[in-house]
Amino acid sequence: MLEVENITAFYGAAQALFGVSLSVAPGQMLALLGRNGMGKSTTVRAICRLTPPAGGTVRLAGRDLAGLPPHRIARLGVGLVPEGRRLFPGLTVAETLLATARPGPWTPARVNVLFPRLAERAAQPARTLSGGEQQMLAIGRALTTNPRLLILDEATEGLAPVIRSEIWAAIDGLRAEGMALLVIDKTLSELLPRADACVVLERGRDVWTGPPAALTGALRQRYLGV
Ligand SMILES: Nc1ncnc2c1ncn2[C@@H]1O[C@H](COP(=O)(O)OP(=O)(O)OP(=O)(O)O)[C@@H](O)[C@H]1O
Repeated sequence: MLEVENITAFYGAAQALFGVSLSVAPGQMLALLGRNGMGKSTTVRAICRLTPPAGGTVRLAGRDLAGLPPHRIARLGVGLVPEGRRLFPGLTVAETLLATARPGPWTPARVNVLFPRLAERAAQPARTLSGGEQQMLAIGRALTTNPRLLILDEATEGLAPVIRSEIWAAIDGLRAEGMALLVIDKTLSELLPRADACVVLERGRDVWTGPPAALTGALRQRYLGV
């Protein structure tokens, strides 16, 4: 589904990625791991070409994404739930879900079934929602684009346990339907049991790739500090 080969990326003159490779198969959940500042969000931004890679290749279902603007990548089937949600504060829940909607199984009505809290707040501006509800809206907005690959960057950060479990349950449902997922999440105890594979980043490089069960003991301490 997604194949990233040896990408590099810069912020101005500062290099943030020095060669990152990863792949996500259809129906697979890949956990992208690493301590703070190691390049996880930049990798996601490079895949979506919000921070276009300076080198390397990104392919979606075999198609090279080089040169495409971010909105074209979204239309090709990459749904992004960005760190910090990035909602339009003045748009209502209903308007947000319609703004990016494209034909497919994920209609705004289906998002409202997935997250009933959103249905109850359809007419409320996004800025009046709780943090958890805003996160559900960010996921819903990505789903109404009907992606083939959904990328979640810290989708449960700072949320209460009951809301986190609602969000994980929704992610589990997507996974069960065969959606490809690339997930960044600091709560490893919730992420790792769900992941099919892990890629660990260290200072802008992928330094370890393997199944979550193999990421134990000294490896875990070394790369993740836990
Ligand atoms: N907008 C930016 N301008 C300049 N440098 C940036 C910018 N965003 C990130 N960086 C730098 O790029 C590197 C990778 O950051 P990135 O946000 O990708 O890491 P991360 O692994 O997602 O970290 P975190 O878990 O803290 O979100 C860091 O050195 C960071 O300081």
